Amino acid sequence: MTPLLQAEAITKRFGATLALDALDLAIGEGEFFALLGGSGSGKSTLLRIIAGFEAPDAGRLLLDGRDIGATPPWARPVNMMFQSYALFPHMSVADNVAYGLRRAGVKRAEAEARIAAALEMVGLGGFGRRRPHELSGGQKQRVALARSLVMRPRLLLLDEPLGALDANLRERTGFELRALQRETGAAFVMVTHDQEEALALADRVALLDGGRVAQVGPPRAIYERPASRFAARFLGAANVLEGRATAAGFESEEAGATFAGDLPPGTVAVALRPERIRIAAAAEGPNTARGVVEDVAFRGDDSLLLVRLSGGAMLRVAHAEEDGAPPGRGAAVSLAWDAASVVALAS
Ligand SMILES: Nc1ncnc2c1ncn2[C@@H]1O[C@H](COP(=O)(O)OP(=O)(O)OP(=O)(O)O)[C@@H](O)[C@H]1O
Repeated sequence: MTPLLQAEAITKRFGATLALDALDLAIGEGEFFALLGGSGSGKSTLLRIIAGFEAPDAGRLLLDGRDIGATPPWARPVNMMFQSYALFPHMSVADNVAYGLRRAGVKRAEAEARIAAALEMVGLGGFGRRRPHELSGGQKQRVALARSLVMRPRLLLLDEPLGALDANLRERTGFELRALQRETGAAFVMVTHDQEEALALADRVALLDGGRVAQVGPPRAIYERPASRFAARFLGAANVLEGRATAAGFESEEAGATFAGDLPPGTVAVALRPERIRIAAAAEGPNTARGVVEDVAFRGDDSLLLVRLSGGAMLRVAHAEEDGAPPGRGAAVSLAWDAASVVALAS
C-alpha cells in the first residue's frame, strides 16, 4: 500500500543551521502520527514543509505517490492548525471557520451546512456569532480545529495542539482529538516536545534528533525498545549505563553490575527503566547491583529513589506504594531486575 505521505531525504538549511538532514518518513492513511523531539530538532520545519509554507533544499515530498513539491499550500489536501490558533479577531466564529471555504469558492448554502457541522463536531454548535475574545482558550482552539476540519483535509497538521491548554483540559482535549481523527478519517500529524503526550495520543511516533528521525514506531514499541541512548533518555527517562560486551554478558563498571540477557555484540550501553528495578534481599550474580539511597521523592503511585551504585553511577528506581514504605536516605540497598528488562543500545 502506498502511504498517504512520504518524505524522502528532505534537507533544509537556514544559513549555517541544518534544520532537516536528509529526513525520511512515511505517514499512512488515517494515521495519528506524532513528531516528537526537543527544541530545535526540526519538528516545526518539517510541518511547514509538508504544509507547503517552506520549500526543502533537497528531497521529495510525495502524496499518494505523487510529487507535491511544486503544489502551492492551498492546493494541497493538507491543513495546518497553528499553535497560536491564528483566529481573525474582528470576525465571528462562523466567519473564521468559513474563511477557507470562501477562498475555495464553496457555494453559500453548502458552506453554511459545513460550518454548522464542523462547529457541532468540535462541540461549539451555537457559538457561531461569537467573537474570538468572547471565548476561552480551549474554545478558541476548537474554532481553529473546526476551521481546519471544515476543509476536509486528508492530512491535518497540528503544531503543539495541547501546548496552550491547562493540565485538566489537555487530557480531555487529547481524547477529543483522537475521536475527531477517527470520525474524520484524516491523518493527523502532531508536533510535540512532550513525550507523554506523543505516547498517549499517537498511533506511531517519530522521535526527531538533529533534523533526522532517531526512531519511529508505535508508542509501546519505542518506549519498551529504545534503539539508542538518546531515545532511551528521551522516552520515559530510562537509566542508561555504559559498559562493554563480554562473554558473561554486558559489564558496566559504572554500575558495578553485569547485565545478562539477549544482548547483541554491538551493544555499547544498556537501558533499564526505573519501574523495572526492585529492592532485593541480596545482590549476587548478574542483573543485580548494590547502592546507597541518596534521595527519595514521593510521586503518588510510587516513590522515585536516587540510588548511588557501588560503581559510581546514579540509578533512578521507582518503588511502588504497594511494596510498602521505601528505604530512606542513606540506606544501603540491593537491587535486582529481570534479564528481559535490559534493553541493549547500539548507539
Ligand atoms: N526561519 C528560520 N531562520 C533561521 N533558522 C531557523 C528558521 N526556522 C528554524 N530555524 C532553525 O532550524 C532548527 C530547527 O528548527 P525547528 O523550529 O524546526 O525546531 P523545532 O523542533 O520545531 O523546535 P521547537 O520545539 O523549539 O519549536 C533550529 O536550529 C532553528 O533555530
